[in-house]
Amino acid sequence: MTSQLLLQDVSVAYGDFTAVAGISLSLEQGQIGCLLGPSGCGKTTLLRAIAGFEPVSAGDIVLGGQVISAPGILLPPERRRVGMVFQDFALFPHLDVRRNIGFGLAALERTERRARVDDMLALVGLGDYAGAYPHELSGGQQQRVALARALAPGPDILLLDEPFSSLDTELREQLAGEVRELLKRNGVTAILVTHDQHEAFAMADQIALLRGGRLAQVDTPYNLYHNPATEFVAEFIGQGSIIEVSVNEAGELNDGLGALDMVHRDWRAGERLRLLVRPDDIEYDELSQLHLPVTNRAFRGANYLYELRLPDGQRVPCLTPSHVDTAPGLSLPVRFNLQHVVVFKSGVETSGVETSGVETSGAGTSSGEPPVPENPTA
Ligand SMILES: Nc1ncnc2c1ncn2[C@@H]1O[C@H](COP(=O)(O)OP(=O)(O)OP(=O)(O)O)[C@@H](O)[C@H]1O
Repeated sequence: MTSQLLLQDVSVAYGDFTAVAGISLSLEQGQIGCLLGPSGCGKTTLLRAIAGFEPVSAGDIVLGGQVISAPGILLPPERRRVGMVFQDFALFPHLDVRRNIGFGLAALERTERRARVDDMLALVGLGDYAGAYPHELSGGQQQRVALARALAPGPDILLLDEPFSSLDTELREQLAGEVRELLKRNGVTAILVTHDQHEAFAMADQIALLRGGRLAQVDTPYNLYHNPATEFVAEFIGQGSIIEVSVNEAGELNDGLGALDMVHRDWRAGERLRLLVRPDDIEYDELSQLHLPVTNRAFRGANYLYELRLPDGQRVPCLTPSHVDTAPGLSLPVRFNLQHVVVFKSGVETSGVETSGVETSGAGTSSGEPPVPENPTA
């Protein structure tokens, strides 16, 4: 299968400053990709390069089989078959929904244009709002108008720049799921830019996680979460702690924390390892001999997210059903479930990812939620 969008070793520079470098990505027709990463990692720069607003300083971008960007080649944005949805939707306030959606269809004959807009209104479920003005619509409805407007000319790819960030947090994930369904139903190829991993998970087939202008990992949401290539990826995606442990010949960890799977053994006895511990890797087990003091906890409705202290002082998260009700200061009997735990060698990043040194704040640390909020009584 040929790629609908192909980025080959793409770099983009602002003057002497290389903002992104060595980016290779490919999306099949109908696939949804995501550029994810901390602030300043280069997501917008890449999206703008795909849209044709920034030239590439190296590599090339191929859309629908045509080279649209390469050093010395820059097909202008209006000649790229690219649809864009912006953070603030950028609707025309003085035009009603019908005319907003029909804006990019001037080349079509009147009845054809009307039919196309009707199709788009039906697609996004806004048939009853054709005569409404943007200010009369909810945020979610405005977002659907922006989507319909971007899709109306039948672009080869849809670019979504933080499309949910001006909406309520609760709405975001729901809308991301709905937009995904709509794009999938219509076989639309799309790229989403976000710094919110929940949005990325809810929408994308494939996520490119960027760090300091470089690719940290390109993978499915499942693999990014379960098989992070580096500690940076592990910390950026999902919740969890990385703890230092030592392991003996039988795979047993210090302090009775459990045993590693011997099948995938690639450690030496006595070696210090760094383990990625996700909240669901530590299970409540009232028969367990291992009791760990609770340092913090957060009530999540159906469950509690605990923070527990290991004998050597390191902290780990633990998810339990919410009827397991143990106050900070008391101890929780738990069992480490280490079958699928991710092991990093101490002090070594496990993949050859380079960092360009152009990273700004937030990079290299987790931008996800902390394991649990500070608890003043702890
Ligand atoms: N027009 C510009 N001129 C010079 N440097 C720029 C320009 N635009 C962006 N940069 C720099 O390029 C790097 C990447 O910026 P970019 O906006 O692509 O990051 P981002 O991942 O989209 O960040 P955010 O999530 O904060 O929007 C940053 O270091 C930024 O300061």
